[in-house]
Amino acid sequence: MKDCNVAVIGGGSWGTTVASLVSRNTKTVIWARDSQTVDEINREHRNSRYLGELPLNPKLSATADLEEAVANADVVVMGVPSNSFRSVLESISGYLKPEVPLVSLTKGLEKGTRLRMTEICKLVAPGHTAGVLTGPNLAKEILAGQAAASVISTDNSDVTEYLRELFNGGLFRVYSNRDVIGCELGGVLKNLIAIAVGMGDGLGAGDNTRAALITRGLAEMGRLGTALGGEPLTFAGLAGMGDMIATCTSAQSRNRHVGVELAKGRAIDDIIDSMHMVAEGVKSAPTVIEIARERNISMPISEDVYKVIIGESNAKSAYRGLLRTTAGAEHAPG
Ligand SMILES: NC(=O)C1=CN([C@@H]2O[C@H](COP(=O)(O)OP(=O)(O)OC[C@H]3O[C@@H](n4cnc5c(N)ncnc54)[C@H](O)[C@@H]3O)[C@@H](O)[C@H]2O)C=CC1
Ligand SMILES: O=C(CO)COP(=O)(O)O
Repeated sequence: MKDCNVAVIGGGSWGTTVASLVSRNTKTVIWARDSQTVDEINREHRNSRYLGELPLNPKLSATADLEEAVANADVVVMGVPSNSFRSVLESISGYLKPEVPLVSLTKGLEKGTRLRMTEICKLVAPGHTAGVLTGPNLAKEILAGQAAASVISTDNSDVTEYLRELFNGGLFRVYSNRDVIGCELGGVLKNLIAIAVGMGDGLGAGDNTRAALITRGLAEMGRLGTALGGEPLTFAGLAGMGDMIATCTSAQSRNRHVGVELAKGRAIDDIIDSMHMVAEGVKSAPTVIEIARERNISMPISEDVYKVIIGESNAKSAYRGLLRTTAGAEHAPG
């Protein structure tokens, strides 16, 4: 275990944080496309564009050469956003050693195909075990050394346990979960609810409103997530409720930030253009709503978020719409 080589692909906030954490346990290299980021990690042990002055583990090395990063790796961790996941994986697949597990950090669905990231792994790199590391994991806090918990899930229990030990360490506690589908979908669906909460907070809504959005958002997550094959308990755990709470209540969340800015009446393109980090919920919303509508699954909060994002509604009307939503049985199906 301690002699294994890990390659983390993607030099943004979360890829860098995970790479720094894992480098405490084993030899780790991070690949970033930006040579300035690579130099800064190697020379100053920082990634200031994404993580400010927070120090990285000095043992972590960086490279801008994909082959160098991947060819010797025993585990490959994918930390790029969902819209780049397939193309980046395609460009490394020829360098992978046989049977190297692939771990996704990504909380999105592929546009068009609607695939989860581990499904893309199976298509692009057949024969490799594919898994996901997910949970309430805001990057900066974790890099700063605050306690946090996460979940690792693959469809091979031996590989899952191996990866769990690889990522676990210090105040970063990693649990295992057999439900890959639920773990991935929890991370996708909470982003839309975080945008809704951001809109509510931006409009001055109260703590009860936030709690209602989070809880009813969790019901939406459970309905769609179980329809797509996830297990109900997963949505009550770290990958579901845990991540929902962290993302919906944190000023660090980029998705919640999008909602706060939408509440000011700003256009979505303007908000995205002014951010240098990804807000996956904006990209996933059309896919999530397509699936929900096709399957006749009621997701009123996510629907409202989608309508605001595509310009069919605005934050104020969405908020009034929430009050119009018919209240029925709390645990009604669909
Ligand atoms: N930041 C966080 O706290 C957490 C983020 N995540 C998820 O991790 C994934 C990555 O997010 P972050 O690292 O936060 O994003 P970020 O916006 O901080 O960084 C994204 C990184 O991907 C790189 N990238 C984008 N397209 C690329 C391409 N075509 N080729 C090479 N590199 C490319 C960018 O250069 C950047 O280094 C997202 O799906 C996010 O939802 C999951 C847990 C926590
Ligand atoms: O997934 C996250 C925390 O678990 C990060 O959320 P944001 O992408 O909204 O910042």
